[in-house]
Amino acid sequence: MGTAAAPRRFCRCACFCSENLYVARYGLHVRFRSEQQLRQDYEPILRSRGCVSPKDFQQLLGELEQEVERRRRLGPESAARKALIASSYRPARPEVYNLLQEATLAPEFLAAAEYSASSGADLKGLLQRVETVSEEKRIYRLPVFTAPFCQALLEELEHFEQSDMPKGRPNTMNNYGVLLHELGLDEPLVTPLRERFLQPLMALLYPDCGGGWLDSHRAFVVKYAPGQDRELGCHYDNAELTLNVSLGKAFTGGALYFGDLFQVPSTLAKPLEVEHVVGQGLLHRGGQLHGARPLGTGERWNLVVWLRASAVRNRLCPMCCRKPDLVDDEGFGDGFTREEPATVDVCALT
Ligand SMILES: O=C(O)CCC(=O)C(=O)O
Ligand SMILES: [Fe+2]
Repeated sequence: MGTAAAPRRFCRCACFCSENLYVARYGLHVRFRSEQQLRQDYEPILRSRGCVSPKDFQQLLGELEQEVERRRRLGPESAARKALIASSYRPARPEVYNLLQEATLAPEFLAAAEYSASSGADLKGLLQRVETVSEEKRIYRLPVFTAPFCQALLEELEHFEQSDMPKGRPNTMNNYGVLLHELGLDEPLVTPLRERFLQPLMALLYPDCGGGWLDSHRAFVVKYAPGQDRELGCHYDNAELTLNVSLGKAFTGGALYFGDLFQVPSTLAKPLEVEHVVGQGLLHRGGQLHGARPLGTGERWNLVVWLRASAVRNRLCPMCCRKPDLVDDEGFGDGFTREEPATVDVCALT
C-alpha cells in the first residue's frame, strides 16, 4: 500500500509584518522593527509631516504595533472564516463550485493552452493565439471564461458579498472584494486553471519569470463601485505573474495603467493605458508597476490571480528584495517553500 505524499507546507516572508506598513495620517509607508529603528529611519520625514510631539510619536508606535498584530493574525483568521463559510454559507450558483470543465473556458483560451502544451509549441506560435497588448512590457490579452460562466461567477460573488458571512479583503488597498480560497473556490476552480491551463501558457510567455514553475497562487476579486473603492494606487503584485480577468458588469473608466518593472529606477511619466474588456483576461509580470484609473460609472468586478513560483521567490522575496525570512503559514501562504520543488534547475530561471 502506498503512502500519500504529505501536502506541501507554504510560508510567507517575515517582512510581511515589518515592511510597507502604511501610516495614512502621515501618507507614508514605513519599515518597523523597533522604536529605535523607526526613529533612526524616519524621524526627519515624520517631523516634516506633523509627527512632532512625544505624544504623536507614542500614538504612531501604538498604531504600528496594532497593524503588525493584525497582520500576524491574518492567516489563522482567514482559515477560521474559510471553515465557517464551508459549514454555513449557501451558494446562489452552486455549479460554480463544480470541478473546472473545459466547457467553462473560452474556446480561444482552450486553444492557446492546448497549443502551449503540445510538443513543438513555441512562443511565436502562441503569439498567434493571444493578443499582444505591449511587446515591450510583455502584456497579453485573451478571453478566459465563457460569457455564461462569467455571469454565474459574478452572481455568486455578489450573493456572497451581500451575505452576512465574514469576509477577508484582498489587500490593504481594496476594501471590497472576496478572497477565493475562503469561498472554497481554489480547489475546484483556480488550482486546476493554474495547473492545467495557465502553466503551459505562462511557461512559453514568461519562462524567465518562473512561468513554467508555478506552484501556488492567491486569487481574489476586486470590486469598484460608486461610493466604494473607485481606483487603485500604483503598486506591483506579490507574484511572479498575474492574470486579471474582467468579469463585468457594465462600467466606464477604470482602465489599468502600466509603468516599468519595479526594479527599474523609473518614471511613471508615460504609462501605458489598457482598458479592461469584459470577459477577457490580461497577463502581465507581477513586478510591472501598475494601478487602476478611477471608475467612471457602473460597477467593475475583476478576478485577479497572483501566480507564484516558489523556485523564483525562495531566492528573493519581491516585497523586501532580500532572501526571504520564512515563517510557516496557512494554505499557500505567500508562495514560499522551505525546499525547492524537486525538479527545478534554478540556472534555467535566470
Ligand atoms: O483593478 C484592477 O483591475 C487591478 C487590480 C490589481 O492590480 C491588484 O489587485 O493587484
Ligand atoms: Fe496588481
